[in-house]
Amino acid sequence: MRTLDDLIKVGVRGRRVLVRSDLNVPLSKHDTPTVTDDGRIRASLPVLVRLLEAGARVIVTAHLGRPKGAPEDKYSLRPVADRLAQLLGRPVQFALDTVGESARLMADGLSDGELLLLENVRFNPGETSKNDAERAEFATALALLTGGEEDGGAYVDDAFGAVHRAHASVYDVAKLLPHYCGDLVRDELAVLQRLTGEAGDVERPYVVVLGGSKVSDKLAVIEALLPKVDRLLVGGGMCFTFLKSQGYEVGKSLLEADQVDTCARLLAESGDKIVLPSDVVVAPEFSADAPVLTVPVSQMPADQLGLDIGPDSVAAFARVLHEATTVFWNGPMGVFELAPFAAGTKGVAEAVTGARGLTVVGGGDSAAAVRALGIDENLFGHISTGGGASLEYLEGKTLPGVAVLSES
Ligand SMILES: Nc1ncnc2c1ncn2[C@@H]1O[C@H](COP(=O)(O)OP(=O)(O)O)[C@@H](O)[C@H]1O
Ligand SMILES: O=C(OP(=O)(O)O)[C@H](O)COP(=O)(O)O
Repeated sequence: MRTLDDLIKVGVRGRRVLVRSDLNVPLSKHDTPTVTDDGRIRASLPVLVRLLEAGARVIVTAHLGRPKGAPEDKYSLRPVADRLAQLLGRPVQFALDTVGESARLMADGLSDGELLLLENVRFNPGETSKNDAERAEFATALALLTGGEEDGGAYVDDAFGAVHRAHASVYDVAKLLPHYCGDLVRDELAVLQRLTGEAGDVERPYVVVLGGSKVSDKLAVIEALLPKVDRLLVGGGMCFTFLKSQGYEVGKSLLEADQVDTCARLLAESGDKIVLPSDVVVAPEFSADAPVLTVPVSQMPADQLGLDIGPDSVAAFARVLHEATTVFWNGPMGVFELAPFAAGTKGVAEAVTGARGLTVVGGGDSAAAVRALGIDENLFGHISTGGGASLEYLEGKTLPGVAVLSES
């Protein structure tokens, strides 16, 4: 796999380099949104700075949230462009489209050492299309922004959080331009190797903690991880599908109804490996002002929703983590963004920092939670920018965005 060092060695002055970054950060819900956690932007800076200082004309493409292939104001990267400019300490040009006329003119007009950020790449249906030809067509348009290989164009993938997506800007475009692995992707993979036994056996007990809201993504991961781990602690939005499969009322909580049978089977097959919460914090609505109640999982009211794990569950999870020697944690235990539902995530985060051995936190929201809850980041062995990407790596799956970089 060629790296950024290789690209910089051959020289980038005057060349247009397309960089895929993961700038999918949380935004405030104001009319003029601002970035509430800039961890992923900071993690993307080193590659951008190296290229700019070497004289490249840098075109950055990235996504924000999950728009459905069309522009939506709330998913605009504009607030990210502003924060990126502040952190870089240099101007960031912002194109209002991704591969349209505005983007093309701005890309053509770049001078050495200048940076252009394109609008959310997922505003274009070609980015995430299941149709190979549609994705390839969009990837061709992206690649052309660099002028193409004949004109010195190159592609750097530094979006670790998105390498598990076979999307146009992560996968297809790498086939069209000389391609290089960014420093963030390289460094993240090096740490994760230590959790897969590729660099020697994982130290046991190996405990994985899963939460968050991307339930259907992660249920598949659980199945693959079960044989590899000693304990799997499940909280966050995904625990309710498991609780439902045990016959509990889960009210209006996040539920993946078509996965209930899968959860029942996983619980039956896993012996005591999967640990579920014994109590949850419920409220009648998704709001910081709603009246909250902590109840045993057997007593969830049908008209309420579970928004955090309760204190007994935190204590039980902490006991397991206390014995652990290797820990991977992805996904908040509750809606930590709202104060009444942050205690579960805080308690589990603190317990993870107390574990011996290697502790890795993965995922944009999990990393943001650590920072928002005031927990010292240095107490973790590694904070990864990718949740789903890390999990798929740990499963042993091929990551399309990494595999394509190894092709000549
Ligand atoms: N019980 C719950 N119900 C709904 N959303 C939840 C619940 N618990 C956690 N969440 C939400 O999950 C989101 C993070 O999920 P996810 O994207 O899967 O994590 P990560 O980005 O760390 O991989 C947070 O915004 C949090 O509010
Ligand atoms: O936030 C991300 O992943 P994560 O929540 O698994 O860390 C990445 O930016 C990928 O986003 P996606 O899961 O919408 O493809």
